[in-house]
Amino acid sequence: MVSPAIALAFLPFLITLLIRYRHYLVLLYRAVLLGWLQDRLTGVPREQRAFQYVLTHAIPGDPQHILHTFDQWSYHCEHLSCVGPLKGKIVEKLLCERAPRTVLELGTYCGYGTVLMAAALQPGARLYTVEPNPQHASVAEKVIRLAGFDEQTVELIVGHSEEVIPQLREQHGLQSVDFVFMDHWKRCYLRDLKLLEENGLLADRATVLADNVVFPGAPHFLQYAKTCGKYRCRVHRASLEYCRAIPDGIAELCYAGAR
Ligand SMILES: C[S@@+](CC[C@H](N)C(=O)[O-])C[C@H]1O[C@@H](n2cnc3c(N)ncnc32)[C@H](O)[C@@H]1O
Ligand SMILES: [Mg+2]
Repeated sequence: MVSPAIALAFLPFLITLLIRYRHYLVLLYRAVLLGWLQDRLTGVPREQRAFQYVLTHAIPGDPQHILHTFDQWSYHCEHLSCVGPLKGKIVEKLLCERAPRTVLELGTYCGYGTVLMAAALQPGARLYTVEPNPQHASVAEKVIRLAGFDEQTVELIVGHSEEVIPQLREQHGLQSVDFVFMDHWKRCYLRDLKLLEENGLLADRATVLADNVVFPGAPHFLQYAKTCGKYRCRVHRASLEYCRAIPDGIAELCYAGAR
């Protein structure tokens, strides 16, 4: 048993911790606990709940309105780990500047980032997006088609990035990629960057963006990008999707070619 005197001595320390990390606690509640509870209560997975909301509130064929409807859901109902509007603007701006012919997204989730990038593509450009979770992929497929993008513009590949990347050339006819958006599990960023290099898939001066390099963070990936000599690297500071109080950022790598 902890004596009341010891408990009292720890109280100020505990209160300081709670105050300092309150935004992370709110995130834990909104992103994990609330979703888990709603999953149990409704028997419907959260991505499906979000899609039902989008289906009933968004204008079909209007990508911006579909993104805005996802944002409404995420701000006011349940947290989704889409790239979100703030970091989305960074992705959109860089994509418009580079005008890539081929884009690869790792981690489709509900298709938010896919729709955001597909809407900014030049005519004739193509986007490949990779998602291993069949339930997420099924929601994303519906969202992408609801936004009005056909299979010529957006190809959704169901599989793990580590299996899909080595097959991109032979099975999907992708010779090289001009623009990559990494937004899957952070521990896979470095492995998949090296896989793209080894398979000769990065075009000269290709842009590689990596989300969440500040929170939750991808230190090994950043360390490699900054020190291997193959990339110019900078981090665009922003905040975590749908949580303005938690700092986050997107890394932008410019590939200088194989050495
Ligand atoms: C943060 S979400 C992606 C958000 C999406 N890019 C957006 O902006 O809407 C991460 C997704 O990566 C997927 N994922 C996990 N491991 C993966 C892998 N090895 N390859 C591709 N996707 C993966 C997860 O299933 C999840 O749907
Ligand atoms: Mg992300």
